[in-house]
Amino acid sequence: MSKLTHASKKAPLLEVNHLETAFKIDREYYNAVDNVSFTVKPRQVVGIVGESGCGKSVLSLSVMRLLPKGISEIRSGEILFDGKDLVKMSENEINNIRGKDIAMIFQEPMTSLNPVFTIGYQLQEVLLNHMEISKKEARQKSIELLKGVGISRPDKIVDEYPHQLSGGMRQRVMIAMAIACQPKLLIADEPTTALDVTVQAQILELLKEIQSANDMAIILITHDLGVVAEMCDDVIVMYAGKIVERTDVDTLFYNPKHPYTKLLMGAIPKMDEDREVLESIKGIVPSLKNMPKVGCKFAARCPHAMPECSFVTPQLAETEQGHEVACLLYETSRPKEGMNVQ
Ligand SMILES: Nc1ncnc2c1ncn2[C@@H]1O[C@H](COP(=O)(O)OP(=O)(O)OP(=O)(O)O)[C@@H](O)[C@H]1O
Repeated sequence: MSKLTHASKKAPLLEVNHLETAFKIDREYYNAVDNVSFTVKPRQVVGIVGESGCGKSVLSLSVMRLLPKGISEIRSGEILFDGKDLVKMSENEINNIRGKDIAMIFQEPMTSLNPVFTIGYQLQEVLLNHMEISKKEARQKSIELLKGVGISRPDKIVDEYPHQLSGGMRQRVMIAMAIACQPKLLIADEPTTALDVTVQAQILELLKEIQSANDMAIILITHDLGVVAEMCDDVIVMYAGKIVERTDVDTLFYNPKHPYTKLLMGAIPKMDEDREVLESIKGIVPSLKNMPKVGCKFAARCPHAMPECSFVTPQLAETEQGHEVACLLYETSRPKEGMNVQ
């Protein structure tokens, strides 16, 4: 049975419906996340991929309700977690969920760990915030958590400061903090990008072990399709704030449909290729202010663009069961010119 079929029997843990998150620039709102809908089921690992500036981080910060205040806001849509809308929750309510039921790890642990407190203090803070336990118990549990994420001599490390640890160890500490209260959902934003290749593999392995031992769902944000292949059940491909393709991981790799996804695939380094000569996608993701208001946002960079792509906005629709694509090439009522996309 495919992972997708297995997971699809469960009710969603997270259901994002028509989410729009905008930044205010010169008194106008510009959507960085534009009408995005998706679900994450319990224990499912969903990858979100796309180039820099596609809206992956803004989407995850929206779910965590950690958007920069004053300049950005959720303009519409719902984020249902266990059936409750996170968008409508008060700061108090969301604080009770954040760190307990939903946790997040970031690319660079040094920005999330406080340099002036010991590792143990920071772990205990998380535990004491959400659990009815004594300080002594929290310290003991912190040591166990550090041991659980593969840190040797945890009883010593617990009294050290973040700068005393290597990058890989700091990321392990971040993971320990994130899973301290056994969250149902972990959002991992580029968790291995800042690490060297060997440590990357160890951290991914650790995340996989924890995911299965704790029955936790993961949203894994990455621009690395190798990481997606390794970790994910389902994949969401984002471009310029929109989902352009969504399917299970095997289908994405064996039968990608959207021209953007195909180009992303082409940008994966192969073992025998020199990174320098890799063909990357020409052009850049438009900035929020320069985003086309109508038509396909990828049209300007798309090798298969048709004249109507610049004025007809493609809708995300199922082309085959469990495979959704937003591209006019696949809209059945549209002309099929250019359909032989390779
Ligand atoms: N603080 C901010 N102020 C204004 N615009 C922002 C801010 N943060 C993000 N944006 C814009 O929102 C859009 C989405 O950015 P986001 O960081 O979510 O992209 P991303 O896909 O996560 O990229 P990366 O992989 O580089 O983190 C981009 O156009 C970006 O410039």
